[in-house]
Amino acid sequence: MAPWGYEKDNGPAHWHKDCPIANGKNQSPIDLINGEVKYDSGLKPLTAKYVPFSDAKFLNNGHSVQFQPSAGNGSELTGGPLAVKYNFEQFHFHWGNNDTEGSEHRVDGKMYPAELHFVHWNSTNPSFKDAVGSGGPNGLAVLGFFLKVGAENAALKPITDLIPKVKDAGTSVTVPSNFDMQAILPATLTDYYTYDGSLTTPPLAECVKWIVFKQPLEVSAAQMEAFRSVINRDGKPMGGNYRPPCPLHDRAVKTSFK
Ligand SMILES: Cc1ccc(O)c(S)c1
Ligand SMILES: [Zn+2]
Repeated sequence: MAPWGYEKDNGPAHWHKDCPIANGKNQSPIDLINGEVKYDSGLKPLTAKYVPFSDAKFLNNGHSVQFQPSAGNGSELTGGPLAVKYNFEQFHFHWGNNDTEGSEHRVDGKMYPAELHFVHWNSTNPSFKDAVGSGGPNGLAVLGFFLKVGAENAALKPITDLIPKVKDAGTSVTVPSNFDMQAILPATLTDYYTYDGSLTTPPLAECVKWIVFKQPLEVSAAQMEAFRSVINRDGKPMGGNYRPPCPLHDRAVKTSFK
């Protein structure tokens, strides 16, 4: 099979051929249906502590644009539904070619123009790769933030300003060491959906504790347009790099809010 992508000949409908788990019972993303979620008063506050990275790249890997430090630096996620500390690994984006599509998760069927994923791995494993292969839904913890068009996002501006430098697949650029990743997050990480799921790209491993925030982040129209200028590994606009929702099967979606 041609390398996986989001085109007609290599998109989500084809992924099961190389990754049979694509048809598993714990796949992501899902449609978050408010009438079917359940408030869980036992969900603790989430704490993300991100230390500025001295050596990080912003890259185009052919299917997303991604902030990738060269090594861990103590940036970590704890609390919420998580039983242990998770180490920060990378963040990346999924987006559409217009404002009516682009997010992976949906809320009552509504898609946002984009979705930002902060990926963390369970620190009881020796590495990210081991965490992905560790089996069960506690290998990774991914924070999902919807993006909607509105005011310019000053915290994301150092990243969106780099997008023109990684227009083509396989390109990367060094991120200035004063980039403050913590500033991207809302002051308090409250009001989220959480459920057991998978990576939304091959290998689609069912190793993810998903934490999707109810409140979208805002980015300007110009920042959204920057994403839409990125080219994928097939030489086409990368917009549309989102997987459609998967069946919930017998999973429960819990919320930290009523
Ligand atoms: C580890 C990882 C890689 C790519 C993704 O889209 C997600 S959601 C997670
Ligand atoms: Zn993702």
